[in-house]
Amino acid sequence: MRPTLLWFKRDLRLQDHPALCDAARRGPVLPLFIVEPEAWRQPDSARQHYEFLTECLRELQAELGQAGCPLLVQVGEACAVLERLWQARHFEALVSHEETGNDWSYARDRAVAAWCRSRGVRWTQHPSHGVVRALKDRDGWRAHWADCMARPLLPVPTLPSAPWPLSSQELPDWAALVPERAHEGQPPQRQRGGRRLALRYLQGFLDDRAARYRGGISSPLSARTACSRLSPYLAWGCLGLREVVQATQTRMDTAGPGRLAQGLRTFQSRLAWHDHFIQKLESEPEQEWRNLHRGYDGLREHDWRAEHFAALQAGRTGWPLVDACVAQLRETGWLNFRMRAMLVSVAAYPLWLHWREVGLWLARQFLDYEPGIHWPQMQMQAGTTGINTTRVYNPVKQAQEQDPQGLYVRQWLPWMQAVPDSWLFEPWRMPPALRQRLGLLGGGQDLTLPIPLVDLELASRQAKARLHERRAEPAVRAAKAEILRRHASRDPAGWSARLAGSSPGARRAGHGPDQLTLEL
Ligand SMILES: Cc1cc2nc3c(=O)[nH]c(=O)nc-3n(C[C@H](O)[C@H](O)[C@H](O)COP(=O)(O)OP(=O)(O)OC[C@H]3O[C@@H](n4cnc5c(N)ncnc54)[C@H](O)[C@@H]3O)c2cc1C
Repeated sequence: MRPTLLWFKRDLRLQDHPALCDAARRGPVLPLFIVEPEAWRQPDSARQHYEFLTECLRELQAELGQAGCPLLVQVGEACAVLERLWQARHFEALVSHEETGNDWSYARDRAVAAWCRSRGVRWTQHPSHGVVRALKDRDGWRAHWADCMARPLLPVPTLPSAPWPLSSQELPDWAALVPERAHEGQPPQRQRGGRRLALRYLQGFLDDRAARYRGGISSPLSARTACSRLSPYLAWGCLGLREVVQATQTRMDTAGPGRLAQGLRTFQSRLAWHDHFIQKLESEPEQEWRNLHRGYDGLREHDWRAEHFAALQAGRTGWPLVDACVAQLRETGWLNFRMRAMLVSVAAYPLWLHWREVGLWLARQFLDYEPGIHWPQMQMQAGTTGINTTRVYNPVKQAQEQDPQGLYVRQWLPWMQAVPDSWLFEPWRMPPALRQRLGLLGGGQDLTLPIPLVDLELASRQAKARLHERRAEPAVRAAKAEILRRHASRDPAGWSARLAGSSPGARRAGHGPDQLTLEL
């Protein structure tokens, strides 16, 4: 009997894995992972992603080895690898999940589909949870997603193996894989990969940290421990979304009233956003590189300010909270939602930078880079979706609210340690003589206080005015309806709240995933 090839992509687990169960039902299984050098040359990929992936793969290799069905690792271009395998042994079918990836991976998948057709191999792709391929509009999507989350988890199947005439290749190290980027670093404190750690994060969160979720997720001081920190594990599929949703539901059933239960409810509503956003990119993959609402074309494209971008990337915009966030990202590869939104808002409004370049840079900084969440979020925060409220975060006000004593900025920025409390939020306003006395003038990059390149209030006001001018154009207003039809949630106030079983009061407070004013 010919074996079935199970192609692992961003679904690195054996539990609740529809494609794996499907392959196992058909007979002997050949599990495959392809390390594609070209994927790692893309401008949204980074060494930290690859290192995290290899950690996940090593665990998966061990698990599959124990199950008697070893993982075959191959390095190369996907069609060339499939052809090599085909020549070594004809397989019956190819099975995988549906990947909502970047422009490159969509093109790769089209090439693989063509290869399959040329060889008469049937390729079955299973939906990734609630995300629907070729969806025309959002009618009924919410109910479909809820049904999908309620389905029983699939157990790890017995895996009848098929011996390969080829041996598995070693996972290449980064320098060998992408020699031109051999010296790229990675955040020293980034999370490590693998399902074992993912389960530890999940358990620790459900048992304890969730009690700090509500109220703890907005400030960068508390968010690192108050948030679940599951995002990189969800991005690589070490954990399936359904198992996290159901584990949370089970914990909610026994949590009783109080902070833990409230935290779990809020968390559950956030989980609903995962697929809601990925669905946006799946439905319109072009939003990775062009405005979702074409009426905003030309707004920022021809106005690139290289010195603004350089200051942002270097973490030297002069606004302490912004620069501290960049420093934390460099060290840990993670930031909480509110600070991500603020970073993009600062880039898109006062610094007037187009979201695409900023998005590529942030994709490399975020360990949890998930194209389907990242690009729709980038556009939403930059105001180019046409369907979301313009939300311009003022980094000085954010600092006053989220880090009133300056603990966070002083933790991450050496120059802020010398700044007296009275100048904490606007240190650039200190007279030069005082800066000199404090050693903040000409003390080298680490100690010299950066001065903002633009006047925050004025630049933000001008940016909003430019955006609103576009928004008011009749053609731009008219085009909004079609975007709403394709991408907006049909039940903004209630869907995630209903999933979370929250109180009517909480439901009233919720604004739905499209209006991210919701920071409970
Ligand atoms: C500009 C921008 C880019 C982003 N890029 C990514 C990305 O590449 N990958 C990514 O996973 N998240 C991204 N997010 C969403 C969010 O910031 C992260 O999911 C969250 O900070 C991850 O930490 P956590 O797992 O501890 O979150 P928790 O608050 O514990 O949430 C649990 C899970 O719910 C989902 N979730 C939470 N918030 C959101 C949200 N706003 N939108 C969609 N799903 C959400 C995620 O899967 C997350 O892992 C982005 C947000 C912004 C503003």
